Amino acid sequence: MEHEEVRIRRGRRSGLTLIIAIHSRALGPAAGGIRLRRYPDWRDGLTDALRLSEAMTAKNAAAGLGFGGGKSVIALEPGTELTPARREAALLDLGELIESFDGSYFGGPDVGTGPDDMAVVHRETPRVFCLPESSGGVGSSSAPTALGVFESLLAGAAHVFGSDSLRGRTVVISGLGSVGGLLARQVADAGARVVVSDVDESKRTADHEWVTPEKALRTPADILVPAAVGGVLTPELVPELSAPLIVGPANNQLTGDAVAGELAARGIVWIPDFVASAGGVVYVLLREVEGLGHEDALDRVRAIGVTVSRVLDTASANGTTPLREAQSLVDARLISAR
Ligand SMILES: NC(=O)c1ccc[n+]([C@@H]2O[C@H](COP(=O)([O-])OP(=O)(O)OC[C@H]3O[C@@H](n4cnc5c(N)ncnc54)[C@H](O)[C@@H]3O)[C@@H](O)[C@H]2O)c1
Repeated sequence: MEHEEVRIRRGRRSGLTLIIAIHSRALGPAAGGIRLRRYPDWRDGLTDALRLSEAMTAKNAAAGLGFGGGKSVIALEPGTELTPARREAALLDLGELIESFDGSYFGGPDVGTGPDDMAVVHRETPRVFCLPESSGGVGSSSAPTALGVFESLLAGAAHVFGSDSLRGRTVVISGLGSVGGLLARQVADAGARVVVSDVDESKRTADHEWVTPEKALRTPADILVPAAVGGVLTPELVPELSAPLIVGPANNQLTGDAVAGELAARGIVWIPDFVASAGGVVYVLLREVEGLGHEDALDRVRAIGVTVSRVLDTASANGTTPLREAQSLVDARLISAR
């Protein structure tokens, strides 16, 4: 196991399986979200926690943060009913487990949880970020995440097209959720033609062109933005992609690292998701844990664009992939911390 520590506990109030995986604390306390979702078996939740905590090490290191990688999972097995009371009990149980790490792990929202849930966790531990504004936190991380992706997109456009102007470019956004919705507005305001897609038809409005989720990733475009779920860039899809630039917030977009090489071989520039999607975690950790002001934290989010430019330029100069260069950046930070 590459991870430093994993704690698995049955919640004393909720009876649910709670998992906290700490991948690395080399750069500082581990930080990563609290996922609450259904799994066929709690061991699948453990697999998720191991994979996601490792990805958080990479995300936090690439962003230059003094935090390591960790992740919490509250695993709901088939047949488990989640009443509001049991949900609250599970969040309190998780808060207690976070507190047992004595400040070496901070949790925040992830799939299945949000700022209001963090206020519940906060009743058991102060080691939680993204609290609602009414509780003294910064609330949702979607806006800084979207800003970091937007800066990455501009850096990618400058690299691929020789200009970061989006005027006249076609941008396809797959997933019109809290981050995708903000990005759609930002790229439209920057002059792009925006085509959007979502499995939820209620997201369809007159604001943007619409394409079905099946067609979205193959739609002719200059820039493709995966903003829904992970695992969308498969070896089978690579030959059918048309956009020369892919950048988006969805975590773990590639089904395997080899896909990065296949994309590069087709001349497609893929910006690693753990670099592009770090804006939210950068902003909330700097604001709520390190006490930076709003503008200073936003500057650090905008700096993601500088990192992306460096990664893309180095990959071009070395004839490697952006994934390889971003991983080298992470490795260098972790080695220098030893
Ligand atoms: N919110 C953040 O701060 C943040 C930070 C880092 C990474 N991310 C990642 O970015 C992605 C988007 O985050 P979000 O907060 O906007 O999530 P969200 O849940 O608000 O939105 C996701 C949207 O994708 C849609 N969707 C689901 N499956 C789809 C499919 N197959 N095709 C098209 N649409 C589909 C959903 O209906 C929803 O509208 C997620 O993968 C998330 O893990 C988010």
